[in-house]
Amino acid sequence: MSSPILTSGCTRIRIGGDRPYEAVVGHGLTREAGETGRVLGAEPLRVAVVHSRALLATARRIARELTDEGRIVVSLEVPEGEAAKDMTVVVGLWRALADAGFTRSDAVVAVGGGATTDLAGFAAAGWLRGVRLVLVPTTLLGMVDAAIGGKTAVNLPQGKNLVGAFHPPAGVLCDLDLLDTLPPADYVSGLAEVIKAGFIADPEILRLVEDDPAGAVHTRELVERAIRVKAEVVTEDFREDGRREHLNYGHTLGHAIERVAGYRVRHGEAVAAGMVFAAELARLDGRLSAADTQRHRTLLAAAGLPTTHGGAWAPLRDAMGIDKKTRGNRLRFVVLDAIGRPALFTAPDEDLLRAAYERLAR
Ligand SMILES: NC(=O)c1ccc[n+]([C@@H]2O[C@H](COP(=O)([O-])OP(=O)(O)OC[C@H]3O[C@@H](n4cnc5c(N)ncnc54)[C@H](O)[C@@H]3O)[C@@H](O)[C@H]2O)c1
Ligand SMILES: O=C(O)C(=O)C[C@@H](O)[C@H](O)[C@H](O)COP(=O)(O)O
Ligand SMILES: [Zn+2]
Repeated sequence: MSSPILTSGCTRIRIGGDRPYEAVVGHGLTREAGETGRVLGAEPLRVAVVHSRALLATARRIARELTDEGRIVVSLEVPEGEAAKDMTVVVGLWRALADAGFTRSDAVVAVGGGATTDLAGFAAAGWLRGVRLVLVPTTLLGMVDAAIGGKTAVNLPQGKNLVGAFHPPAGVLCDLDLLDTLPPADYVSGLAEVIKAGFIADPEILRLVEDDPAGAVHTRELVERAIRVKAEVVTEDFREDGRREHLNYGHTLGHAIERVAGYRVRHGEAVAAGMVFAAELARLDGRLSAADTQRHRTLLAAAGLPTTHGGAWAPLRDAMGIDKKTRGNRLRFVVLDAIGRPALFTAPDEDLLRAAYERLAR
């Protein structure tokens, strides 16, 4: 898992598989002339830059650079945040690509947070059954998780990310300077996925967050460590036939919280509550120590993330039934046997689930 620091100051992390690519981490990457074009490659003539209003300036800069390279650039503005992850928005993008004559050798560049990259990635996966995709994540969460690994998706009222595709990008540019304008609450939300990577695979991340709960001092190291955790997992199990499920730690309840809230809650906040729930479940099942369960609460709270969740249990229990890890009627939860030792807990007793939720609701 070595990743050399290059003379330009960037770190390149390789994500393996059938179509290997790099996540480049550094400062000023989107201002460096030619960087997006280099990742795109020479072939794409037409490029769709997909972005929301909040990222207009960055998207324009990238579009200008690609135009200067002689490409035909179409800028496609999509709704802000989770509202973009809707099938009607995908169809709008496909119609725009059709109108602009996009062929199989053309490409999509997504500039935005995880919602934008999930949406644009799905549009790229479906257009002509798959065109080249470059991701420029602009949130902490996007850099450490959403832009890595090739999962793309949109939501349905019935559940989170229910429609999607595995479609790896050709490359990922993580320009740390873009985090300067990110609203603090969205930054904190991203810390939840960083902490998740710590719990399932890299305890050093937990020590770094304990030392600097705002994630302001060790930002770059946290980003690189979390990317490496994900890169290693998805390189081994791209299509989630096994180990990749561990990346879903905290997500079974987390996605249910998002759905019940009509997707008006930040993903990382829901996942944080979901991780506390999973830790309580593991503790009640005799797997995880009381100290490690408490460490979840202390660490997440220090980072500014929720460690409790109120509201009725029944709708959340219903929503969990459609989780992608469910097999038949059997729910499957990612739990920890110890920090850094994730496992699958299949069909927990209903009383145990409710007891874990009651501890979360306190
Ligand atoms: N594909 C995956 O593997 C994967 C992994 C984790 C999460 N996700 C998905 O990612 C989504 C959450 O992503 P997110 O946390 O990035 O949220 P987001 O994409 O909704 O962005 C959060 C907010 O920040 C704004 N924003 C983004 N970058 C900005 C910047 N640099 N400056 C100012 N404002 C900026 C956005 O406009 C939005 O309002 C969820 O839909 C989640 O399901 C996907
Ligand atoms: O990449 C993965 O695999 C993950 O599980 C990462 C999660 O953080 C992410 O939220 C993912 O989109 C959830 O996957 P889903 O298959 O449950 O929708
Ligand atoms: Zn997630």
